[in-house]
Amino acid sequence: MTVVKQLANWEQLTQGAYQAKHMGQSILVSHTQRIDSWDPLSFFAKAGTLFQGKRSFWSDASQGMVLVGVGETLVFDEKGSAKEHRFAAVERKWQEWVAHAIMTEGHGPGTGPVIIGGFSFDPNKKRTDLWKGYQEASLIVPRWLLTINESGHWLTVNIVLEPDEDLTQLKEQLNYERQLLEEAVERNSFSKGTPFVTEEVAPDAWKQSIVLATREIQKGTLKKVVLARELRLTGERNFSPEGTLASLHANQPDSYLFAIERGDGCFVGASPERLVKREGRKLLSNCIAGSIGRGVGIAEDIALGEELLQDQKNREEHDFVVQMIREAFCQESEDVDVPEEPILHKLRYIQHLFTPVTGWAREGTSLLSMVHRLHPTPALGGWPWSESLSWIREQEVLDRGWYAAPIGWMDAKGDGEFCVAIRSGLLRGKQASLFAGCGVVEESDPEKEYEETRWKFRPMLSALDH
Ligand SMILES: C=C(O[C@@H]1C=C(C(=O)O)C=C[C@H]1O)C(=O)O
Ligand SMILES: [Mg+2]
Repeated sequence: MTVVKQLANWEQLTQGAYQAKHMGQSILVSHTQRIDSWDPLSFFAKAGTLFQGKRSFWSDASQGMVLVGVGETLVFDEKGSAKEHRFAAVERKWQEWVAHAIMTEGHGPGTGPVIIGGFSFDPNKKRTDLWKGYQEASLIVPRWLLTINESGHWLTVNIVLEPDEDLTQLKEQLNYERQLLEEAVERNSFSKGTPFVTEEVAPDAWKQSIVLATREIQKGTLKKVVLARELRLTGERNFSPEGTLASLHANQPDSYLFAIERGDGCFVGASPERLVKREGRKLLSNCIAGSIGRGVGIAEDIALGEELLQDQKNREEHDFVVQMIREAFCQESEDVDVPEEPILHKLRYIQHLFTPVTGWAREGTSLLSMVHRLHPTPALGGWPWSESLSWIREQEVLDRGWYAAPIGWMDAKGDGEFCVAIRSGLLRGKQASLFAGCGVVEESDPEKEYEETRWKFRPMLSALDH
């Protein structure tokens, strides 16, 4: 393995500058190099000196793919009138840039030009100030991108060159930034958290909303609806994105880890739930819905798992998700495979029913068109689709913002993955909002659902409490 100390390959920038001038338009240039085993959490933390407020972290549940993007070379924000077509709008803009981009190839998925970011849960819900900076879609092509994939560690730099670009100055600046980022090679300790007080936002009203929802379900207008609630935390000092991320990394294995900064806000979490992944033509999704706690010892834990597998109420919650995802896959892909029975997915504080779904994308089906088709699944919205979404829009008091929405990445080939941003919280200075919801079906009991949200808050609460 070679460790490259300098930002090599100026030819690529020179070529980009020539093309920009020749075509009279901005050109995206992306250069990827192999690096030593830089630590992604340290890279994220270190990048705060130069790129505070413009950092993103995303890793899959197996840690087989880790992406840390810092700085903003391109920002695709969708708001206002574009919000209805946000997935297609991002895809179109992305393809326009990629069509003329200059890039190095052959470093595997998640290298070269990549967009990282996410979407809001419901573009038609009235926005509040809580989520300022987080648009209906906010996808970023980072200036620097650290990627860990199956073939190694990579550092990509993405630059937009203008027709009149001053390359000398740019090269100097890039060298300076790269040297600074390189100091983050090794894991160091991260800023500690802060003591905080917790306020439950209207727990009784939330339980009452479960009762209302079950009545609606009895009437037959709804079959399932996911209702969420919020905890508001106030810290003595600022909450730390890097400290929280490091703690989630240590304590929540088998979870997607994400942190998306937008200015002074950082949306961070450890989610078990894949929305959709695309690898060449292969598409993968996971149905995760239906929950029970973890046992104190092995025997109790196994018994709880067995209870969950047999429980009608939880199986019903789960089946709505399987039916919907299967149907979406049948329309968009071939050779769809869905096991008949769910299995258990055990996390530190909770276990879920789990059914994986795979298929092979049809012509014209892209990762973002799948995100569009699937979001929100009945694991986060409900069933029927539009009735449950309207119910949430009207009944839920909180502003979900990006909670329960797709967060992920896509590269220039169209490969990528989006998870669902649950078990998460929005940090902003001394304030934090944590979110958790659960699937309400006809037999739902408000106290039990409340208890379920308490398990779902635990990963974030304990990550902040270190
Ligand atoms: C909505 C959340 O989780 C979802 C709801 C579940 C349930 O009700 O059983 C289980 C997993 C998730 O699909 C959340 O964690 O906030
Ligand atoms: Mg549930």
